[in-house]
Amino acid sequence: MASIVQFENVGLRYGMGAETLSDISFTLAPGAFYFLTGASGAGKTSLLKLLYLAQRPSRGLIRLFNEDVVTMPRERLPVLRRRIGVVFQDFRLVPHLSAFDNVALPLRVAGVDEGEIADRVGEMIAWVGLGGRASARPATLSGGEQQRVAIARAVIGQPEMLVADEPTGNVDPDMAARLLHLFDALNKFGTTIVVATHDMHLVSRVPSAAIMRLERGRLEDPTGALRYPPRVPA
Ligand SMILES: Nc1ncnc2c1ncn2[C@@H]1O[C@H](COP(=O)(O)OP(=O)(O)OP(=O)(O)O)[C@@H](O)[C@H]1O
Repeated sequence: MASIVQFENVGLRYGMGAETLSDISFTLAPGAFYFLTGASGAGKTSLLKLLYLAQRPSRGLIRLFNEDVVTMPRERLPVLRRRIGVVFQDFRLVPHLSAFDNVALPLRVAGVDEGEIADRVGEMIAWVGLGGRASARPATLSGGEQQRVAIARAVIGQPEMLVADEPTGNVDPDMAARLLHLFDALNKFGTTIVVATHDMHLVSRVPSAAIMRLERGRLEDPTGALRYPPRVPA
């Protein structure tokens, strides 16, 4: 089976404490939609960090885009990292840049020309409902507005995989539905989506998604997601 991510017996330990994640094994199919659920402290953010290469595991094997990222030299990781869009739980917007320039960042890094950037970023900012706030700095935006800028920045480059940590935690239900629709649209174009959330209402809105559940650092498999990804667009 083709896979975009493969974890085998992965463990993660911070410092000298007990393992935060233990015996994590799963495969993600390209083009599928996954939710990662679990109580606060179960290890969702830690698992996502392994996925977007912000953290190395203490043991086990991780393959990403068919490359072994555990033994890969550190300087090669940024090349893989650029293929992943990340929505951080704490947004991580660049404070001295406007909403527009934050969203434009991945396109500028990729060398896209400014005319195209103006069109694509303008359209994306309007889509997330921030049309009137494009020139605002992050500090002057509400938490929900910052979250939408963070989402727009993560998806603007049409990444092969989108990893989002509680991406609708700060917005009202209508905006959450709209943002989920954006993820779904991206997914239909082939992006693999991994959304960590403890909002089961959000999970129920994407019936075709597979669900992975973390329970005290161990992975459960309520929908059989780990063996049979349920949806791979043709
Ligand atoms: N950098 C770190 N150093 C030490 N311990 C950490 C670190 N990051 C997370 N932990 C611990 O690992 C455990 C799992 O945390 P993690 O943030 O991955 O859980 P989570 O499921 O994402 O929780 P939440 O839903 O509250 O964000 C917690 O006990 C946390 O205190």
